[in-house]
Amino acid sequence: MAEKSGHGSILRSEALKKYILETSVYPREHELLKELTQASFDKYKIVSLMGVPRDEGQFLSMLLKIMNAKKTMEIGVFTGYSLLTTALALPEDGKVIAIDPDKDAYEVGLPFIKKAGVEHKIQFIQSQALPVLEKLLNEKEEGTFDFIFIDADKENYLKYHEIVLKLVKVGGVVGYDNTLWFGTVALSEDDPMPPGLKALRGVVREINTFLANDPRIEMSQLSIGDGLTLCRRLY
Ligand SMILES: C[S@@+](CC[C@H](N)C(=O)[O-])C[C@H]1O[C@@H](n2cnc3c(N)ncnc32)[C@H](O)[C@@H]1O
Repeated sequence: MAEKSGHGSILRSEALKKYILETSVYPREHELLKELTQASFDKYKIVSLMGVPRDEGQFLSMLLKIMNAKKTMEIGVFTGYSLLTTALALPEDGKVIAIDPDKDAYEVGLPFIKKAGVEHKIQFIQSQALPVLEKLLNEKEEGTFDFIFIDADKENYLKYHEIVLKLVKVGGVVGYDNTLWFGTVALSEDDPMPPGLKALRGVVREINTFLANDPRIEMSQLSIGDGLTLCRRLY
């Protein structure tokens, strides 16, 4: 099947990207993740820039299993590639709260989530993330999440950070997606780049500097996908 998700990768070699996907990812990718990708592509041609790259999905799945994650959250669902990946990786009694104001996109992926038999693990909340996060704090959900994945509006990442650091348990992990912003974080302001990337480049650099200096976490920035920063809550 043609590669329809995962172009949003920091890898600059198309040949190497293709090699990784064809050798290690596609042969092991769940059939319903492939079908969800195809349906997403049929509906939104820009799926390649939206869904998490498939090698990153494979990494997230393994991370969740290594951590024995049971209670998780995702901010930024789109058609649900990372959500279905998460739901498949969680145990039968696992749970993922999935937040996105765009229910139409979620419904594109929903038939595949249902077919995979994992819908019972998902609580989809159609909303902007901030009010939901504040509500969870008020409902005494502090320190109860094993893993929180954030793949949404970069302008709010630092606001999310302050709340999700309370919601995740000590030793739990928060993952921030797109922290290399297609490589533009390393360019200078005068370098040519698409306006859409230029607009948020400064914000993403600010996030990276903040996370790198935050004493409440240990962190690791991975050059997988478009950059994934993992933060582990220390106290
Ligand atoms: C890059 S896509 C997410 C891709 C998804 N993780 C996947 O694997 O397909 C970003 C999503 O963030 C959502 N989003 C934007 N602003 C948001 C907000 N304030 N709260 C929650 N979700 C938001 C958008 O509606 C969009 O679906």
